[in-house]
Amino acid sequence: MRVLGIEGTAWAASAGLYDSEADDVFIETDAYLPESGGIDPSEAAEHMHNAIPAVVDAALAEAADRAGEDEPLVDAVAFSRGPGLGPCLRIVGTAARSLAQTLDVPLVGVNHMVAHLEIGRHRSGFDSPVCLNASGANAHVLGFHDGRYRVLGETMDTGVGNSIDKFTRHVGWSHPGGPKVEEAAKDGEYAELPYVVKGMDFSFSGIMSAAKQAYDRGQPVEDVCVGLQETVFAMLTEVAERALSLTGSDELVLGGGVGQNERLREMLAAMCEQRGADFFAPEPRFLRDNAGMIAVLGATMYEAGQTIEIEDSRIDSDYRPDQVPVTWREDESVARIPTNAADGDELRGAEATVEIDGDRVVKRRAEKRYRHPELDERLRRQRTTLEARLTSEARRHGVPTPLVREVDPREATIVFERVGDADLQAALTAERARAVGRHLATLHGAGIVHGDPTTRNVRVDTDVERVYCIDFGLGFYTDAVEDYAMDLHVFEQSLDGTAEDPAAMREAVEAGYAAAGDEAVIEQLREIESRGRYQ
Ligand SMILES: C[C@@H](O)[C@H](NC(=O)OP(=O)(O)OC[C@H]1O[C@@H](n2cnc3c(N)ncnc32)[C@H](O)[C@@H]1O)C(=O)O
Ligand SMILES: Nc1ncnc2c1ncn2[C@@H]1O[C@H](COP(=O)(O)OP(=O)(O)OP(=O)(O)O)[C@@H](O)[C@H]1O
Ligand SMILES: [Fe+2]
Repeated sequence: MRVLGIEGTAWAASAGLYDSEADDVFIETDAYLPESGGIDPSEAAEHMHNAIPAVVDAALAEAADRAGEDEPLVDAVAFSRGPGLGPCLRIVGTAARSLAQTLDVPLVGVNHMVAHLEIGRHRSGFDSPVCLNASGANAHVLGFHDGRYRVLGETMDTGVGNSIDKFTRHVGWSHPGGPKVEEAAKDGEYAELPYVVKGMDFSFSGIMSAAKQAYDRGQPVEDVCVGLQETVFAMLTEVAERALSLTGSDELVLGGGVGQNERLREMLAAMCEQRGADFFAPEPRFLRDNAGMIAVLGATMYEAGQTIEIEDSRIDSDYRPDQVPVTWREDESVARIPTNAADGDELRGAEATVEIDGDRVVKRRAEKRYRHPELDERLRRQRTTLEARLTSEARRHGVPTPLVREVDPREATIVFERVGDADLQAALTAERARAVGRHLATLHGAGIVHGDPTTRNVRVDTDVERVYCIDFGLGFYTDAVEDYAMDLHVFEQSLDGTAEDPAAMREAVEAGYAAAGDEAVIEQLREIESRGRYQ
């Protein structure tokens, strides 16, 4: 089978050909490089208009070389339907429709972000990996659950590449900035910047403002570049590790243009090595935007019968990966139900190892080799101190938590009372989800944010029906409604990624919250969910 793919969501006017028998991918790309500033949507669209015909011709010529006599040139035409810049997507959509009609073959509408993920799965041969997409306009971790690629965590503001590109524009470097930051960082020293992770979500705007200010104050630009890479990539690596821990998966693939960065790949590889997971990053030509990945996913979707009629093929500039029904995969889930640990067991979370010792558990935040030593030391110390303090304070406000027996911030170790007989993930019911809602409302009422409420960070005592909150390491004090709503959002995302009936569970959490907390927080949650994140 041969499938022709067309990509043109932003900067890459690209056509590709996937030959499934040879498992060979041909890619022809004509890149748009803005003369000054960042990507301008109308200039980019003009580039698409001018460049798409020639790259498509190159892919067709390749198809003609490969097609036998009396064979059709290709079996299907696939194109990026979104997300991306509307004016660019429309040009590519029109080109793809007319080509499919001329060749009289079916049309396949591909989600560009799912294509970034599937090319990694295809090239690695991994079965059910977690995927980190680190691209220009996006940044998210995806896991397969219940027939869809679920967004386990994502940027709450701009995409990772665009954030870096904004910094480089500020210092007067030309687009794209990512490779320039990578080059400059080779000669710099680590500079401290804010580190912002909320469960598996994260944001870049605070870091970027701090980086610009540091530069404006006269800090050497190469040092700021080291700080940026060390901070931003450690955040991405940390959320990828959290996703592995939450889902129980031991395979990670990388996608997106920022994945070309060697330091990011080194960190992800080190993280996976330390936790005994397998890591795969496709070659650079498959990481940056390219039509090869569109053709490969197009072929998979075509085989699964997921083609579209011309009249249904309009583009969608906000197309989210979890909108795509994944009919080409067995309905298995990446989430594995954890079993309860026995005495003497050592559990590995994302951040720490937890040793079960009779009625005590010893939690140790081991050194993370992927992180810069200064950042690593700072995070482990801060989080240990905060976790001990917030765990105790939450209990004083009436939220069940384990007793804290000993704390050693220098060794990043806490000894807790052992609580519950199951993680919520293995014992989820609507009643228990409601209890989590109530607990979060009580915490917020006391000005405390949990920071990482997931189905693995709640323990259940099934004998006496008691629901405990654990793992306050990302917690903090605040009176901001936005932070309270983010807490609920993080918990609901973990339900979407792992629960059998997420909708009912979400409802239960919100009912529990509404009974004990502030309605304004639920309203803010709706606002967070409706935010367009592709900027
Ligand atoms: C929707 C679609 O249009 C969009 N595409 C996109 O963002 O292009 P992509 O090729 O995946 O990524 C481009 C970004 O990748 C960054 N980049 C390229 N090489 C880099 C490097 N060595 N280090 C860091 N960033 C790098 C660039 O600075 C730029 O921001 C997306 O996938 O989000
Ligand atoms: N006090 C406790 N009583 C019983 N079990 C516990 C306790 N603390 C932790 N555990 C078990 O250990 C697991 C990991 O603990 P914890 O979440 O604190 O570590 P972590 O490394 O921060 O994990 P992650 O970052 O992946 O959420 C929990 O999911 C739970 O099963
Ligand atoms: Fe992309």
